[in-house]
Amino acid sequence: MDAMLANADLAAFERPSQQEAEAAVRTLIRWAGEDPTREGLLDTPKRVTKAYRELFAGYDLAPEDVLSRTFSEVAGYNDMVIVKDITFHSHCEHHMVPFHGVAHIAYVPDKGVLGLSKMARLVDLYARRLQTQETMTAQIATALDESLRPKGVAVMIEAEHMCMAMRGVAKQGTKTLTTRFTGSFQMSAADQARFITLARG
Ligand SMILES: Nc1nc2c(ncn2[C@@H]2O[C@H](COP(=O)(O)OP(=O)(O)OP(=O)(O)O)[C@@H](O)[C@H]2O)c(=O)[nH]1
Ligand SMILES: [Zn+2]
Repeated sequence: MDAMLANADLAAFERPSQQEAEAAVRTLIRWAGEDPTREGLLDTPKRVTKAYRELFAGYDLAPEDVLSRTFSEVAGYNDMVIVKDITFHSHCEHHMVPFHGVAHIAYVPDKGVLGLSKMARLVDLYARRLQTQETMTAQIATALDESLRPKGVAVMIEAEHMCMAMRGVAKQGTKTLTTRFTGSFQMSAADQARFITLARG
């Protein structure tokens, strides 16, 4: 699904009120086996909803908000630009438990380049949603491809999923790697290898 469609879908339902969201947190506290009227937990629903606003702030942004500004004066620079080790925290859409790691992004410019911070902003925009690592990898690549129209885009994400570490199969330190290549990267195994070497080196 492309970025535009995802945003249209997101607008299609109404968000619950603050009051409803806090009541839902109280229900989950009771579900966990606690008393939400205990003093230490009284303000917890408010804090949780505030934290959710931050952790899921990506639903309030579209990639165009981040990627619309480009620069064309780069003295003919036309090799790949790599921004690597962009740290992120996200939540898996299956368990709503965090997964975290780093994203590496590269593109080969055609008409212009992006401000470097925008790549990190793009990662956060998608990380701050309920995600799978595969979807997030593809969304970052598609957004960059569609807005900047570079010759090619490469995205690699390395992450640890807490739903595999804290529960379930309980394997600590497992890393999942995902990649997505478009354009010139898709066509050249040598460029893919160079990206991976530079990103992980
Ligand atoms: N492909 C993919 N799977 C993910 C991601 N995050 C979590 N998962 C997996 O989603 C799967 C959900 O599997 P289910 O069998 O429906 O749920 P479950 O019974 O909680 O699975 P277990 O984690 O094996 O206990 C699990 O295998 C998770 O490891 C992700 O980003 N990508
Ligand atoms: Zn999970």
